[in-house]
Amino acid sequence: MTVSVVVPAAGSGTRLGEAVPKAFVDLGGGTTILEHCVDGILRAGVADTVVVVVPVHLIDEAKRLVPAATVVAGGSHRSESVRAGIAGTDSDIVLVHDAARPFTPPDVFHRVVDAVRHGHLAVVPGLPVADTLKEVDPASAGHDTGEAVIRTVDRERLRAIQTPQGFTRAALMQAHADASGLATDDAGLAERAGIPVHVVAGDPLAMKITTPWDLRIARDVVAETSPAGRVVDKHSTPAGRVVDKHSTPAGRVVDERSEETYRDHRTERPS
Ligand SMILES: Nc1ccn([C@@H]2O[C@H](COP(=O)(O)OP(=O)(O)OP(=O)(O)O)[C@@H](O)[C@H]2O)c(=O)n1
Ligand SMILES: C[C@](O)(CO)[C@H](O)COP(=O)(O)O
Repeated sequence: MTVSVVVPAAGSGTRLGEAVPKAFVDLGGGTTILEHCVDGILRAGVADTVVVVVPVHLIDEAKRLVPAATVVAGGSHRSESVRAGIAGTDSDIVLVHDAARPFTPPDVFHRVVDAVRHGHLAVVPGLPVADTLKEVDPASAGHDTGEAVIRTVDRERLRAIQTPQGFTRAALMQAHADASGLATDDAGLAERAGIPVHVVAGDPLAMKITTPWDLRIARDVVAETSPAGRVVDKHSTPAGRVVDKHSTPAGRVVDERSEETYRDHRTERPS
């Protein structure tokens, strides 16, 4: 059974608030979120094809950044972008993986694909929830008075859902059959269509970059897991001795003179 991965990367990143759409934000050394994400997919070794969905004005840029992928234009909602990506696939199994989760480890991809191969129609990775969760009444909110708690939710039965989300092609097509269907994830559409959804173990590294705080953490992840544990860029050495012209979190001296590129050392990167 062949596997395609659709990568929705056409969002604007409003909550992130950067000058460029989120997938095109630099995580350090000139490597974008999109590149980290596609590297991670390729490194997982599960994909026969990768279809990246980007804002229409960034199609050429995406082709340059991720030449191994097919690039198509997205829509104004995530679900529309996913549908545009699905149209570019013909595999038996389709994974949908947010560009915004660039560090998802290979194990997560394997768990999802294995579960679909074993007969589950729709599979999502998820993590137990660590916080105490309370349902509130938003209507009770005054201008500065907070909200009334309705109840405390039983977190033992809750999972925080990540991507990649895996489907048989037929199940994903059925989930998206209603072209007006909008949901925060594809499994939500599957549930609505009556398709059973199965959860496998996710991973904290599959975190989603949504806010400036997430971006800060993501850049730290890249900095700490690049060769020799240092911030590197396209001009770095194997030992990670030379880093880019911007200073590192530790304030190390940097320059641009070495010959080997960061891209040559992708296997040591987190994604
Ligand atoms: N019209 C859209 C909206 C979102 N996405 C993608 O869906 C994933 C999850 O969306 P999210 O993290 O919410 O990204 P944005 O929509 O860009 O963020 P925001 O809501 O803050 O604008 C991201 O990889 C994003 O690029 C997409 O392909 N097309
Ligand atoms: C698809 C997703 O990443 C799964 O966790 C998430 O639902 C996207 O949600 P967002 O609120 O649209 O970012």
